[in-house]
This record gives sequence, C-alpha cells and structure tokens, in this order.
Amino acid sequence: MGIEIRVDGLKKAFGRQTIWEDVSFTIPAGEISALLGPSGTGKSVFLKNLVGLLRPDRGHVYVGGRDVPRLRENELYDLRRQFGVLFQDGALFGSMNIYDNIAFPLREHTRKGEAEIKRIVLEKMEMVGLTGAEDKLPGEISGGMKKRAGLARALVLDPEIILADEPDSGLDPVRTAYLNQLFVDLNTDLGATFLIVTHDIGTARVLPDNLGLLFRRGLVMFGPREMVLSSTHPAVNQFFNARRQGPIGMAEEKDQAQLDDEGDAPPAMPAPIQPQLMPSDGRTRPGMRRPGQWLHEHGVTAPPGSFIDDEGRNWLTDWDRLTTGGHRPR
Ligand SMILES: Nc1ncnc2c1ncn2[C@@H]1O[C@H](COP(=O)(O)OP(=O)(O)OP(=O)(O)O)[C@@H](O)[C@H]1O
Repeated sequence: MGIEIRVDGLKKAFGRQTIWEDVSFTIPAGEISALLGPSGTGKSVFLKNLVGLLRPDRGHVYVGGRDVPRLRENELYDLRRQFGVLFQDGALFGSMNIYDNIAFPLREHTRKGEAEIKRIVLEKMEMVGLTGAEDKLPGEISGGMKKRAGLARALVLDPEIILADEPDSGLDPVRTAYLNQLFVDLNTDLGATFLIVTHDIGTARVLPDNLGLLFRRGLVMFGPREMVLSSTHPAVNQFFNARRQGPIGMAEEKDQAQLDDEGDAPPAMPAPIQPQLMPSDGRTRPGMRRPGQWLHEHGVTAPPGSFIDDEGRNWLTDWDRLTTGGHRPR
C-alpha cells in the first residue's frame, strides 16, 4: 500500500517571482515524510502541484507512474481520489455538522448508500478519536478537533497518499503530540504515504521517516530523518536547530555582508536526535528504521545525548526490547 511520488526538474514561477528553479526528489511509498522551509518557499504550492491544482512551468510529478502535469481534467479527477488532503484549518463547511462534513466526499464521489456511508464515517471518526461528535457544528469544536475532523474526511476514500498542510498550526504542544501519534498510528494501519508540511521542528524531529528543507528556490536536502538532523549544511543546521546564525534571514536569505558580520563561527553542534515516535500498539511500521541505523551505515557520529528518551532509556541499545512488545510510547 502507499504510492511513491517522484518529482523531477520542477520549476515554478509566478510572474517574475521564481519559487523553485529545479526540484527533484522521491517521496518513498508508505513512509512518513515532512517538508519544511522558511515562509514563502513554496511548500503549499508544492502540495498543489502534486494534486494538479497548480502546474509547474517545467518538470514532472510522477504519482504511481502517472505524470500529473500532463493529465487531462478527467484523469486528474481519478488521480485526486488517491489523495486525502488535510488543509490547514480542516476546511470544514461551517453550516454542516461533523458527520455530514466527513460524509461529504462519499456522497459526492461514490454511489454508496447511506448505511454504508454511515459505517465508513463512524469508523473514520473512531480512528481519529471523534466518536460522539457527529452532531456538533465546526464552530462548536476546538481547533484540535477540527483538524481531526478534517483528517477523518481525508480518510474516507481510503487514500494511498495523505497530504497535510501545517496540521499542527495553532495547536498547543500536547494536542500536537497527540496528532503526531495519530499520524504514526494511521500510517501503521493504512500503509499510506504521508507528506506533512510543517513549521514545527519538534514535530519534524520525532515524526517523519524522511525530512526535506526548501530554501533558495530549491530543495536543500531531502532524506532520512537522521541524515538531516545530523547535517552541518549551514541552512539545514540553522533551520532544524532554530538559530539566527546562518544563511536564512529575517524575511529572505542573508547577503554576504550579513553573513560576514556573523564571523567564522562554526555550525552549531546539532541538537540530540530524539527517538522516533513508535506506533502506540507496539507494532513495527514498514518505513521504521532502527535508531542510529542511517548514522551507523554512513559513519556519522550521533550528536551527544541522541536517542535517549525522557525516562533516560537509550533507544540505541534498547531497540530489540522496544520492538518486541511491552513498550507503550507516551
Ligand atoms: N496562485 C498563486 N498566484 C501567485 N502567487 C502565488 C500563488 N500561490 C502562491 N503564490 C506565492 O508563492 C509563494 C509561495 O507560497 P506558499 O504558500 O507555497 O508558501 P509556503 O512555503 O507554504 O509559506 P508558509 O510557510 O508561509 O505557509 C508566496 O510568495 C505566494 O504568495
């Protein structure tokens, strides 16, 4: 389950504003990937290119072998059924209750009867922890519940790919932690490919199998979480360690004079790599890697303090115990 997305030589401009010159990378099937970048680097535009709502000026977007920018409208309609999209605010219809919001794609895009729709809607509501909220209006529920309702609606057509645009925006850290755990559990259950756009480096550090950073009209880096979090690339190091020192400026990239003012300070020691979130029932996800695996295979030393959890357990040495049951992540 889950479909690979491959973009090749993507160029996009709006008038004289170039968003990307040449973006190429592969989002692996069935894994959780997160895309980050300073504001305006085209993360939302990227998601829209994947579903054919925007077309690149040049390049290819292969979704399961089909080149999205070259699809006709009726082919795009079919393609979009493979995607579940969670928009920033949940994008719920304010006048419809939560049940009808979640049922909407089933009524619009399938010929299923109401009994079957009810079964699916209640199943997805249970998956996201919304059982009992059927009759509430969007205005009567919290921001976190709205996101989960949007997520349930994104799931009703059994998508192969789930896109989430800043699902954690406006959520408190606890609700963000619950939502991240939900993504991991859904990925385990459904095997779908997840692509999450976020500004939250706390999320980026523990949730995805793969991380990417957009900056300077391109993709600076995309790869396994451990590769990106241990990188000393100036922009990657600056972004994932939330520092002012580095090429990313207040509103855009810094010029040479600004960089010179910062002196020759070496990149900061990357922050410790935290253990990745595990499925809450202790199962192993297909995309999950042994802690430290990428670092070990590439001869990279983990930043000091890496892979120690809040209770002081070392995931590098405890992996077998953690994956053979008995462990319930927080
Ligand atoms: N349809 C459009 N027409 C013209 N310009 C657009 C369009 N869509 C996006 N843009 C511009 O493209 C740039 C990238 O927008 P996008 O929303 O993808 O950024 P982002 O990386 O998601 O930013 P943020 O992190 O602030 O959400 C912005 O400058 C935006 O104004």
